[in-house]
Amino acid sequence: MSSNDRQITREEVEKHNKDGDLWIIIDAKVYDISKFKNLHPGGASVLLDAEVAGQDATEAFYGLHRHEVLERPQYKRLQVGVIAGEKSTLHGRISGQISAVPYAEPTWLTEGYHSPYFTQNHRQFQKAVRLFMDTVVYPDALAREADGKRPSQSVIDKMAEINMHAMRMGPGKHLQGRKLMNGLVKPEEFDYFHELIITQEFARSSLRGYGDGLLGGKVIGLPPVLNFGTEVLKARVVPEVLDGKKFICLAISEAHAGSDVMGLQTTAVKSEDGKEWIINGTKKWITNGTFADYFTVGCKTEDGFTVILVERGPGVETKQIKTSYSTTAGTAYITFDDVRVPVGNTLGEEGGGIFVMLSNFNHERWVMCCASARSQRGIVEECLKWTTQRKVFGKPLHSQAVIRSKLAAMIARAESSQHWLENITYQMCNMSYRQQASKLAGQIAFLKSYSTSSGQETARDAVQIFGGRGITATGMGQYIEHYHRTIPFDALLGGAEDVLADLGVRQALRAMPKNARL
Ligand code: HEM
Repeated sequence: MSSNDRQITREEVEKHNKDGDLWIIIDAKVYDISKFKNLHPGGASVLLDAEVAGQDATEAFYGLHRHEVLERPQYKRLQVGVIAGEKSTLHGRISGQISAVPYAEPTWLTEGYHSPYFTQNHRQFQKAVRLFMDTVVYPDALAREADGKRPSQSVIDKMAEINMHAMRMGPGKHLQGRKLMNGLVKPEEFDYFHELIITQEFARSSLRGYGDGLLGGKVIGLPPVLNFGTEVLKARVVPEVLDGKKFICLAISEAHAGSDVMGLQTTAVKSEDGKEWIINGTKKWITNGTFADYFTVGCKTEDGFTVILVERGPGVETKQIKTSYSTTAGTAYITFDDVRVPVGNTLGEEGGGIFVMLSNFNHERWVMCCASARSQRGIVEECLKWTTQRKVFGKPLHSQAVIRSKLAAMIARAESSQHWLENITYQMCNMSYRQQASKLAGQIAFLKSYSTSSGQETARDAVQIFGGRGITATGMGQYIEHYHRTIPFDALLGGAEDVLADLGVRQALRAMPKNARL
């Protein structure tokens, strides 16, 4: 029998109730905190309180700490036994498992609910992806958010082994001949719901800066190469990017212009022999730019706006921008000084850059909708747990009507975002790329605008519910603080909320029948 299994009675624990000989019970486990008392981040006095020393401190503990505190090796060691005849029942997040907290999962993953969209294969796939994210990605996300370094190459390599980088680019030819998720799904059967699962599980198990750091740049920067690069260029660039050996980012926005792509000032002019582009200019807020090997760059050219693939080399400099999320994302300011690039690196037509960008936007924004719907649901789960375990005036926090009203609004927002998203995803599975461009640009723009504004309202409500903990980077409210600090990114990327909502309305007005009258 290990010291952790030692059977101890409650009467025995009560005897250890003083400074120098101090035990407590948390969830039927007995901890010897005699020495730890002086190291306790919450101070020694709270542990010597008569209601804590030698007593069952379960409720007091869970009102102030996340469960994961007890799982840290340095604290696990404090356990000296269990209460005889009793069993621990409380748990935090369990790797790979579905949460039983209401609304913590979309309905298709909730017991007793049905879905017209998800097949048995999607369900098996989700299980495998969740386990992978929880066990491989999540620990690295926590560590890298803390030290600000870029995601570990070991995680990128493990993702490559199951072809996760390729799957994150969505369905298509690039999956051919690849073994996806150890053979769980055939390349030709991989659809947008599989991709939705990856993005949502990623959003659930990751943290915002890290999430972008884990090759968010590739998700938006590689499609122009896949869709508009020459065969020679693709053969050279795509495999090493999809295998996680080289990194790519999308470099469009500048200090001078963002949503207004025609206002960009980076120029590309042809060399005298016409064989090369010579690029000059700057780019700002470029995700993964600090470590990218390739840059999908929007340039002003003689014929208008052209997208060109630039490789890191002479004349390319990148430096880190400090944003309100972690440096893990590698957000960069980039300067191009007389950078020479073969004309074969042009993506799409010269002067046809707007078409290249626009065709990228729908998918990119849809990916953001997947992430936004899932991450706000995670906040719902945090709030439901907190308002249940936190006691105020002797009752759970949710006994206050104002708190329940906030919960109601955040649940409704998370549910509506997800259900709209599933419908759009179903349309994507059944429309050609061209049909998607004409029929879904407005829908996706609306959903992106709606779900990120929902997320911002949910972030604000969650901070109110968590109080000071909602603005504290460690402890009970750590995910709320993180979400509240980083949600503005979601609301900006892929087009600011107002711009997108307006795009949706303009698309609708264009489709108005000429003869419709009140
Ligand atoms: C094995 C038992 C315990 C361990 C390992 C432990 C560990 C910790 C840790 C790591 C923190 C810092 C949390 C953070 O990152 O914000 C903390 C804070 C705190 N702990 Fe404990 N603790 C234990 C038991 C208790 C008990 C029984 C009480 C009783 C009231 C208590 C009261 C506090 C308080 C008041 C804080 C400050 C909370 C805050 O700033 O919001 N702890 N504890």
